[in-house]
Amino acid sequence: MAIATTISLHLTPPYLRSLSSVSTKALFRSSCSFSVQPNTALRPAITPVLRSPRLCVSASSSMSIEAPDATSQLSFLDRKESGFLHFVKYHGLGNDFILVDNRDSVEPRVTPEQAVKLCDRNFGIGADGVIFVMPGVNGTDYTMRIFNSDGSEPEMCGNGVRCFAKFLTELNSLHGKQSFTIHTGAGLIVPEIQDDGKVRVDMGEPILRASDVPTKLPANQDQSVVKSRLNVDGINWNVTCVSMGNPHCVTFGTEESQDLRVDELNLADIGPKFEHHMVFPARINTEFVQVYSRSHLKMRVWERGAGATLACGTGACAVAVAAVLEGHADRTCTVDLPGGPLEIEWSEEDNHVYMTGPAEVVFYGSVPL
Ligand SMILES: N[C@@H](CCC[C@H](N)C(=O)O)C(=O)O
Repeated sequence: MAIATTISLHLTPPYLRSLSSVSTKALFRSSCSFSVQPNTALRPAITPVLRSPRLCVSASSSMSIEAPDATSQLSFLDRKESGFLHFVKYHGLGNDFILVDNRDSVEPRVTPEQAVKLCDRNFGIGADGVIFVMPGVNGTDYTMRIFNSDGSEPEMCGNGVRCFAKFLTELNSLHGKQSFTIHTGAGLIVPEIQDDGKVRVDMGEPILRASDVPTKLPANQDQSVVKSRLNVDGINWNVTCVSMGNPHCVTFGTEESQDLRVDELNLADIGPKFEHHMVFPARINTEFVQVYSRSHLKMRVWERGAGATLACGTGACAVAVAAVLEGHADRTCTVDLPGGPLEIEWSEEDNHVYMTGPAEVVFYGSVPL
């Protein structure tokens, strides 16, 4: 019996219900010891932690209640012990991320190889990616970098940037309406936290030029790839390619059937065939879309570097743009994803895409690195 790892989870109330399953899974799968701290406040603060009993689950799977130790008195987000990674896990409609305060360095505190381990849902924390809050460049407030769960580094992440904005309010103890300028691999992104807690993000302009997406699919006269034929495993799909800084291939159906039933798709089979198709030199995120009406779409996604996820913000933006270009939808629509809806607007005024949706804390934790 090896006790190789200690992970502290600071759980908000809804997640306490899954305490026993979290502990049991971890104990049996990785021989770790877990200490779990019920916390009544969104941001861990001294008072609730001190008042809360501490549940300890040891490697022998016995449970005991302990008095909190001295470290509980520290504000969680101020912790800086070397050898440990302190993180906050967030999700945007079930697209989940490990958020790391990296404001003191331009080098990510986690390597791509470590990110793969941290994202593992059985042997790690479990997430679709690791996101770093870094110093801003060129006059921006902050820089966002992200590793996918396979360790690759995408240019942008829509759900991630909403989580990033919420994390910034935690780090800076801000409340109410806030807006930040964020430098990303896709250029300047501006999230704004609204009064209702949702985050509206100016995602910038979509990129349609085939060589910039990038795709080797033959382009139309205006250099875009709209409703073009893509053969995947003997089936001809109609696809529109859009970059939101990162590359997306959007399909509303095949040549035989324009009426896609997205719930019937075997994503694990078809997704990787799009992702690694030779016409996409940088690989691709693929969105499969069902049209309910001109203002209501439903999509499932296979993400580059992360597989089937519950939501993809850049994907939903690409879907809205593709839907307008193919004539399926108006410029403002609701996109239903497995994890919930996003509101998307492709503005005629400035050609920018605006995405609005939630971002929530899941738990606070520490892992040895
Ligand atoms: N889920 C994200 C997109 C994350 C990056 C993507 N996997 C890629 O490699 O481009 C989103 O919400 O946009």
